[in-house]
Amino acid sequence: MAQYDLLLRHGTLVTAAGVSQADLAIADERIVAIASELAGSASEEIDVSGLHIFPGVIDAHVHFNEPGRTHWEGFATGTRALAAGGTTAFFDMPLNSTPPTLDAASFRLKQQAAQASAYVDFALWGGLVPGNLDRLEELAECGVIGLKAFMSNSGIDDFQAVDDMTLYEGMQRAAQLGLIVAVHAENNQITSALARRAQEQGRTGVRDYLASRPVVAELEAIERAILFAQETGCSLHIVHVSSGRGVRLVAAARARGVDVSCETCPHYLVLTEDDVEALGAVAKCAPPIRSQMEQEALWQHLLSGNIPMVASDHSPAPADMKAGSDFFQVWGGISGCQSLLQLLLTEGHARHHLALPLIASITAEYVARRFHVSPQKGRIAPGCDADLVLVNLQESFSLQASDLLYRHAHSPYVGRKLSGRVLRTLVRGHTVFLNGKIVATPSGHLLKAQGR
Ligand SMILES: NC(=O)NC(NC(N)=O)C(=O)[O-]
Ligand SMILES: [Zn+2]
Ligand SMILES: [Zn+2]
Repeated sequence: MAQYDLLLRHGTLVTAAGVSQADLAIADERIVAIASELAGSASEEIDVSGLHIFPGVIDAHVHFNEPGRTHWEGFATGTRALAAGGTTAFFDMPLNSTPPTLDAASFRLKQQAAQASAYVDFALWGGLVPGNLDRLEELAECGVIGLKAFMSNSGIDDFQAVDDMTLYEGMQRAAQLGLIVAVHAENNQITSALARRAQEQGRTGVRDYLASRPVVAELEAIERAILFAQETGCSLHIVHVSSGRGVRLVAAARARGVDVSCETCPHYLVLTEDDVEALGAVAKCAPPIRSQMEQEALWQHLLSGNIPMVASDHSPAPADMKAGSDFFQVWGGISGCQSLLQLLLTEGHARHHLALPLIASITAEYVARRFHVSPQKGRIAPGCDADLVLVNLQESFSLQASDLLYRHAHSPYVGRKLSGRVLRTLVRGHTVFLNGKIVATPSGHLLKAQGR
């Protein structure tokens, strides 16, 4: 008779294909069997009737800032928060760590740091900046998930924005290397000039900051990146799209055959400009949070499949960097990776009728496929890694700062009512988070992009 490590009985499995009732068996870190009544026994067998089992979330966009700025977050605290929120893998951005990930040596440093302290699996983005074109090949050999470029000022001196020539040539090389390029798409001249003008005139409040990064800056940069991708044959991903029209540009390009995708983030889906005014710097980011109308457009695109994935863009900082009366000066970046799935369940499923299978797709299945991580990731099927999250959709609670496992327990979602409690998170079959506590030691594996 079959002997498993863990048997989950009578769970409600959520996959991109649908929702079904079944038993699920895990052995040697993998899902080995799924059926309505599995025979056999296991070291641990639990009845999960009434609970939903989602594929572990894959968060394609976080800044954990290690090495070099571990006091802002770090892999240990960042991944504890991820596990608590049902995330089983993440892709770390190349900036805000020191050194930034711009060559093989810096990749190795970050890989070692993550292997020492990450509780969940990870991949690393490499950077594309002026001056590192001759390092892209070694980054590809290291197994970067892709190359990230900023089309506007990154806020970090050692990670310069790309000029057009660097982006164009970088995409040519990336295409040859089979790497996807991800861009922070905002027009640097527009955003910098408007910011400078506002600051010179002493207009440094929340609304002044929001007005300094208008939607047109995002649209122009997306258009330019798409044009370069089309010309070079490079795969392109637009990170954190904040506007409905931005999504439309991506969808239209994809429809005419350009290999381009995009993500949005929970904060664009659940916060508006008015919230930024009320909440202050915890809700500052770039591109900025927009109007209610823009938010509704994003929901429509998410529901229709035009936005194929959601990532957190968790970009934390100590509270003192979020203080000060000049809104242009305070750190831009939102702490939110722990709440990604719960915000989609609350504002998406409960409020906008976002179907559960679509949530499985936009948080896991599509992400693994788009970035060519192992076919064993992001799916609930026999043979796949047992990266799973058990959720009680009936439970709701109000998020407290004390629930947050970040190094700095602030977030714009504190005080918000969330539905869907994460009870247990498994990474390759190992329970990392259980009933409110981290119960494992760090054992995250490096994931690499596997040939396009
Ligand atoms: N240096 C950052 O962490 N930047 C991030 N900050 C945001 N989004 O406000 C980003 O992804 O652009
Ligand atoms: Zn960005
Ligand atoms: Zn970011």
